[in-house]
Amino acid sequence: AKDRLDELIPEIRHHSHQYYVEDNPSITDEAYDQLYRELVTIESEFPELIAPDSPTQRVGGDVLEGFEKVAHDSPMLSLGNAFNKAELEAFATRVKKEVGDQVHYHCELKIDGLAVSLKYENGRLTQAATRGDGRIGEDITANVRAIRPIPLKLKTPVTIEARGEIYMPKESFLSLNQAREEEGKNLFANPRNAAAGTLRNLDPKVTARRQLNIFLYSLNQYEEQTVSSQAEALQFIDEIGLRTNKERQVFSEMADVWDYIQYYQTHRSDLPYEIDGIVIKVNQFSQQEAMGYTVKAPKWAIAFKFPA
Ligand SMILES: COc1nc2nc(N)nc(N)c2nc1C
Repeated sequence: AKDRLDELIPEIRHHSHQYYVEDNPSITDEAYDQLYRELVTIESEFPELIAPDSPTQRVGGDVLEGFEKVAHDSPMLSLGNAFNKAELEAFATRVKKEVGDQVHYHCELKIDGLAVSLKYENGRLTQAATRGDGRIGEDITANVRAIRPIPLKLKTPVTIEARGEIYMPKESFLSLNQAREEEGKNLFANPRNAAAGTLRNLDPKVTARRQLNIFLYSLNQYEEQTVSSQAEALQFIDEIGLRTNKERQVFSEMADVWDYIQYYQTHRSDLPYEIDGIVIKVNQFSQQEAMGYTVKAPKWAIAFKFPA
């Protein structure tokens, strides 16, 4: 039985990674369900073999009394905003003044969700927390374990903290509100509120039923010192098995950044999730360090906000 588990669990993890993290299924749903049922059967016959990070251990049984408080190792910051082209140009001027003309901008979609911190020790998920007030958040590990695009075990046994955005896809939001309407319950105003309400629910079975998803955009440290830019950082985050947003691009000219912003302002309704803007970051870590932070936000990044 142990031998079979030792090949079955990695196989199920691989297919789950392809389906939930890469959005690129490697087997049919039926074939996956068959593997999963075999795992459940073996674990029910040999419960002593059940590992805490087994794919079957995502949804805890009991309802929580409340959420523990968590102090973040480093503050979860916010972003300075720009609402028009002039304010974006002003950001570029500040950047050039600080680090000179040789600068590249890493552009990312700003997902309209909830900021979260994920901690992995030796590749295993040990803690998930909300941003809270930036210093103190809430421990939502039980709920996060029920979000299938978030791996319980990474591809490599790294010890890191990853930060990103948990969100509810538009389709999940629409069908959730449809179900609530049929049940005579109040509706969620938007996908962000639906995601927040789901993460605040004390019963992980509720989270498991609602298809939340996630995009990670930073780590607190990178084991391979080959990571010296945001572009390389996201590549590393992909390689360890965490989900990142693929619409990212690097530009050297602000004119191209502006085109990128205009493109997504025009096409945001075609995306399967809601965005509220674009985040523009100085790409090189050495230049980020040279610019530093205000009390609240990095000086080397700006959020260009779309009109609501
Ligand atoms: C570096 O700090 C940040 N980076 C971010 N990146 C993206 N894509 N989206 C965010 N919401 C975000 N927020 C913060 C504080």
